[in-house]
Amino acid sequence: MSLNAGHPTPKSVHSLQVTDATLSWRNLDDAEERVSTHEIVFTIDFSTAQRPNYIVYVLREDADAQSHPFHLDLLQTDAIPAELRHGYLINGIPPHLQPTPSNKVDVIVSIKSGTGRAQSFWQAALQPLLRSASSHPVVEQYNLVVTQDAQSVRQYAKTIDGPPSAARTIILLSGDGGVADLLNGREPVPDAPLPLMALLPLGTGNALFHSLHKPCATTPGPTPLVLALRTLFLGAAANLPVFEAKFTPGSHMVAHADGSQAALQLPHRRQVSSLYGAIVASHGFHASIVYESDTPAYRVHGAKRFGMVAQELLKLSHPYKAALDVRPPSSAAASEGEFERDAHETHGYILVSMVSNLERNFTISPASRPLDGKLHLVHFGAVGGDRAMEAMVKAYDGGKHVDVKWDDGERVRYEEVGEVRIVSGEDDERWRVFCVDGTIVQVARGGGMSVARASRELLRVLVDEGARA
Ligand SMILES: Nc1ncnc2c1ncn2[C@@H]1O[C@H](COP(=O)(O)OP(=O)(O)OP(=O)(O)O)[C@@H](O)[C@H]1O
Repeated sequence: MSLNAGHPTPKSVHSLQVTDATLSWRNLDDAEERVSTHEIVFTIDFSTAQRPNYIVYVLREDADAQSHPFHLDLLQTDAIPAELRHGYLINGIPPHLQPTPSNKVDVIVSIKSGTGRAQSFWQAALQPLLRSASSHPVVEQYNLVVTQDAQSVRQYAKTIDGPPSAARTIILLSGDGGVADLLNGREPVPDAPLPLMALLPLGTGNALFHSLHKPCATTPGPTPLVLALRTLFLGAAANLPVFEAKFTPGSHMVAHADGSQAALQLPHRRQVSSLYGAIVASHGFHASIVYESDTPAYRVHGAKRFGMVAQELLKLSHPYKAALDVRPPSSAAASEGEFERDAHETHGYILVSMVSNLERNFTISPASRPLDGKLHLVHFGAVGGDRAMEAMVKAYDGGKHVDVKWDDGERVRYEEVGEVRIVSGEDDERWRVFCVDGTIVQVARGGGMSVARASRELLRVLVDEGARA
């Protein structure tokens, strides 16, 4: 795909002013228009010695407009107010977004992520932005991958590590599942440069994006997609910490649980012994929500699908039979003596997190900081639906669930850990599911999962400077 196929035409404007978080300007016919400053992505300075020339990029989003949810305004002007100089003023497209023989740039558009807005975002916002920002001819083409099926990102990931090894930027328009597919679909060559991933949060939870951008997100403030575009152009590269979840023999990945013939026929019961993750590994309530909400019928509800399934599962309030062993973070090696058995024989919630947030407002691990690479355990026993609900509601209140204690001595256990092992004691396969970054693994009877930080790094990620502070 050539990005030089046509530059979007900017609109000539004048008299730009910023007042009370509003940017106003006049069009050529002198009509005034205004937008919130939170909708300004950034300004590119294309000035030459002969002529000042700026383009201000504005992303307008309308979540209710199914067919055209995004619109990118390109405002061309010869003068910008001081507020735009202090904000996000750049001189053109950064090197990591320029395709050259030594730097490949791939764009992955996962069309079924979230509520299916990735394709619109690419066509109406990102593609025109990249075209406009590339003032010089691009010498090679961007590689555009639009997903054809659920395996597309994994198949793409298989192709990226072969020789010759050039630097590579992957612009990922998806949710967390796209990241999981990149981490697990690859066959990395030792010493090959780590690909650089840019996250455009177009999934449902977008846990990794929201956790990495927590220090720079404000309310009111820019939308996640405005933040993401700023990070895409202005962000810094950082190694992405990852964990490895290992599974006992006989474990397999499963697709979704709607029980229909079509679902049963999907070729998704693949054997698995280990998965890399960057977000979360869980068993119990969380894993069951992810598993049972990943049906086409629930997916149309966006992030609400988790809450809908959670209601059903809370009614059942299943006590998950399992042995839980925890190794503290201080013990470097995984020696047997370092593990401590949790006193509970049945559990409600067992979750190991490498990030602070599973959704924008759902703070599962308030002590986690972007890129700190630490694992935190969040656990409670089979405390019943009402108390589980109480804890979950507090997670939406800035992560207050971690202080919850009940009168009978039960509490939410929250601590940094080095490694966690869970062995299921369930007979019914419905309750033997584990979740790694949205991928569901079902273990055999008596099987389980162990989770610890991985010894290697697999990807770099673009982050806001604030995330590295
Ligand atoms: N063209 C397609 N056909 C069928 N399935 C697809 C297609 N494109 C993507 N998918 C699948 O859709 C799912 C999208 O997952 P992703 O994690 O990106 O979004 P999400 O689940 O909505 O968000 P999150 O994980 O952040 O909550 C993946 O399982 C992916 O394999």
